[in-house]
Amino acid sequence: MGNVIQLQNVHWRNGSSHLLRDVSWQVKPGEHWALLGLNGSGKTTLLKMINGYIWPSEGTVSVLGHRFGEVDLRDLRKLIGWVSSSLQEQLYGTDKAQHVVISGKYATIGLYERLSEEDLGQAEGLMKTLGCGHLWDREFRTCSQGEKQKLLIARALMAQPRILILDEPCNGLDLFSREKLLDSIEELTLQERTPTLIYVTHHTEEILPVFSHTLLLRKGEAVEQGRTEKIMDGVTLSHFFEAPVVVEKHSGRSYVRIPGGRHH
Ligand SMILES: Nc1ncnc2c1ncn2[C@@H]1O[C@H](COP(=O)(O)OP(=O)(O)OP(=O)(O)O)[C@@H](O)[C@H]1O
Repeated sequence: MGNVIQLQNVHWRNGSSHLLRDVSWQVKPGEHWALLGLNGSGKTTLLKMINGYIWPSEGTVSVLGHRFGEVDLRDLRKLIGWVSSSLQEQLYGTDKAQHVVISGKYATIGLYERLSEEDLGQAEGLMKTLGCGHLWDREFRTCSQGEKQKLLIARALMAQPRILILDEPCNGLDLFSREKLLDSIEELTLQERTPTLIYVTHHTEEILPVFSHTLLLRKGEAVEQGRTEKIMDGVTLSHFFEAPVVVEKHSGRSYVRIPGGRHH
């Protein structure tokens, strides 16, 4: 099987801005990746490119074996789920949770027809896996941020994507909701036919051990990439952040601290 994602010496320029600089990145089947970078480092730009919303100024991109330029991007996008916390607001009004989830299969937001037994069963199964089965009849707008995030992940999975992008899914979640969401994401990876996960974050401690690999992005450059346990180390991260940081490990997760406080 070929690579899930393959970027070769990719640049993206827009006017005088040079937003991706010589990025090469390979995601192989069976790997799950974390994408770590500070604000403005180019994470969203990279995701847009993988989804075919922007094209490289230089270099080549191929996703799921399809080289850009030789594939209908609308078909490709059906194979990629993109769950973004910024997209969830106010989209679904008074729709019930079950409808929001099921609508993921039909690439429309509202859906009031064609609810087959199979669709219902699939939605129920996904909501259970994600620990939000009890929300079945709830209005989406009454769900908490964490619950909405789980429902939107279930929604994306309804289309059985090959790649699932989780774009800062823990934004705005309290400590406990965050851990619950992370548990659900871990649970997902234990299922059959799990899509390749790409987890975008600013926070190292959200990178669960199931994310076998990590890419560090800074100012449009892939500064480091490789196995997560090698990347999550004080020397590598201090180099990446261009500031000394200390890494503490708990249960296979890495917590980064600035020694001596925030003024250093
Ligand atoms: N279409 C564009 N044209 C010019 N500059 C852009 C464009 N899109 C984004 N930028 C700039 O490129 C940089 C990278 O943006 P991007 O949204 O990819 O960063 P990010 O890593 O996703 O950031 P955040 O973590 O804050 O979401 C930013 O400085 C942004 O202002």
